[in-house]
Amino acid sequence: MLEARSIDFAWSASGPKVLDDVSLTAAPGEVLGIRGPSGTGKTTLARILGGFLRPIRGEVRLDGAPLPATGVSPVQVLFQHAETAVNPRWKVGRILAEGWRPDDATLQRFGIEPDWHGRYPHELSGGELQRVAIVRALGPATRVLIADEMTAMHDAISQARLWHAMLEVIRARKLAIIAISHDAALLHAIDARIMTLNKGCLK
Ligand SMILES: Nc1ncnc2c1ncn2[C@@H]1O[C@H](COP(=O)(O)OP(=O)(O)OP(=O)(O)O)[C@@H](O)[C@H]1O
Repeated sequence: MLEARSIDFAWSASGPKVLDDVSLTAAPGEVLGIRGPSGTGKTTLARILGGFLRPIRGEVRLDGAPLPATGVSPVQVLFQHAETAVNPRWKVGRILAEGWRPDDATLQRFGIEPDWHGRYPHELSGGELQRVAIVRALGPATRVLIADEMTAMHDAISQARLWHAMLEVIRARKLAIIAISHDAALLHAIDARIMTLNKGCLK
């Protein structure tokens, strides 16, 4: 169970709070959807849940313990622009193997072509690179996935295919997923329990 307790966040000591007393839980196998207007702190919350940013108050716990400070994190964050999350100087094969050795079934499920392994990230499309980032995030230590506008740049058919593959993995492995999206129809389609972040408050 991932739990965020009473999270406050501001970008500077004198600045306004971006997140104000935000609490949530995501249980194994659960699909939690977070929506909200632009600029209300959804990506900031994703970064805090993934351990990339420290809140000014509150805490994030996995099964009652703080997230590990080193090693491959059990909470993996997938951002909208996968190119910001990979080393541009590494070939795809090395990127995929960063946290684990993906099995053939997973590579096939997400349509990773064998010849991509020898290419650099800029030699894939944005959607293809996103699939590489997804597979990289699905290592055996992963317990929670945070998908921040993960399929926003995909067309409707590839978005549906990708979510279908993702939900199969989540159900089979009882992972929790937090799907952050502007797209209410998408959150309904993946049968998410939906919370709304507005003016720093999550309800
Ligand atoms: N590095 C930063 N330094 C200062 N302010 C920032 C920084 N990153 C984001 N912000 C501000 O924090 C607030 C929340 O941004 P965030 O990206 O979390 O919103 P969001 O809900 O994800 O928006 P969107 O739906 O448009 O992606 C915004 O006012 C933004 O300008």
